[in-house]
Amino acid sequence: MRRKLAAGNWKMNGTGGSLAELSALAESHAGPAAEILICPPATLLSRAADTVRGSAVAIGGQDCHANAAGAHTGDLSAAMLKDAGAAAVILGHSERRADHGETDAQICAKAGAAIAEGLTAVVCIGETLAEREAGDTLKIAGSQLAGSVPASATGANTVIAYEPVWAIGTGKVPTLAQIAEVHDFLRAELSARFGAAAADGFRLLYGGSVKPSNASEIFAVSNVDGALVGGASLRAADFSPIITALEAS
Ligand SMILES: O=C(CO)COP(=O)(O)O
Repeated sequence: MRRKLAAGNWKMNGTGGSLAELSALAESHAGPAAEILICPPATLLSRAADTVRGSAVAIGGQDCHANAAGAHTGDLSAAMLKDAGAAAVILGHSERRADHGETDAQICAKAGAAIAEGLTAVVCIGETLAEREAGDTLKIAGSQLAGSVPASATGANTVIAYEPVWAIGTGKVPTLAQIAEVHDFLRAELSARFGAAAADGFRLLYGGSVKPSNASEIFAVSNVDGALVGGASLRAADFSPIITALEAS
């Protein structure tokens, strides 16, 4: 049985004052049925980890370097994230693919490094609007999945987040049938690569304009094991009802 996961990606948002939102979240979800993960900016990692210590909320990074250490100005290794209190790291988010030109091969190497360090790799994939309109959604999902997920991936160390680029921060959400189509496809692709039993262990998150108002219907979709939430994860008042909807699903 896969444990449901509610993950929040704060992106480039948050300073010390935002930690109050984390405290509020930790207080209102003691011993939840779903796993809760918040990925704040790197500047807040250790303070965020201190804030949620002993609670049901885990902390994650938003990127890491594939190397363990060295001359990589501005980058952070998986070991550094772990040292700061992270249990997971988001990799291959479409904003990093677009802003930093990250390729599937680079993301795969980062995920391998994160897994080797004992972090959960949250590997993101998803098509652009042009790709969807060209009928290439499953082709893109399949190639990004194959290219970005390392051979060392298992359901215990890797989570896949399907985030259509056109749904991120736009208020546009695919139809439930469109979400089901991609998630069912991802499960089948994982099954073809890792075998049915192993594939069954991977959590598949949906991400892109998830809000308290649409969370329940999305969580009812086949092979949706949780969500990766951007804007609505910044405030406990928005993220909390999403967690509650996931627990009830
Ligand atoms: O990119 C996302 C999470 O990684 C989704 O962002 P929004 O929830 O703001 O659309």
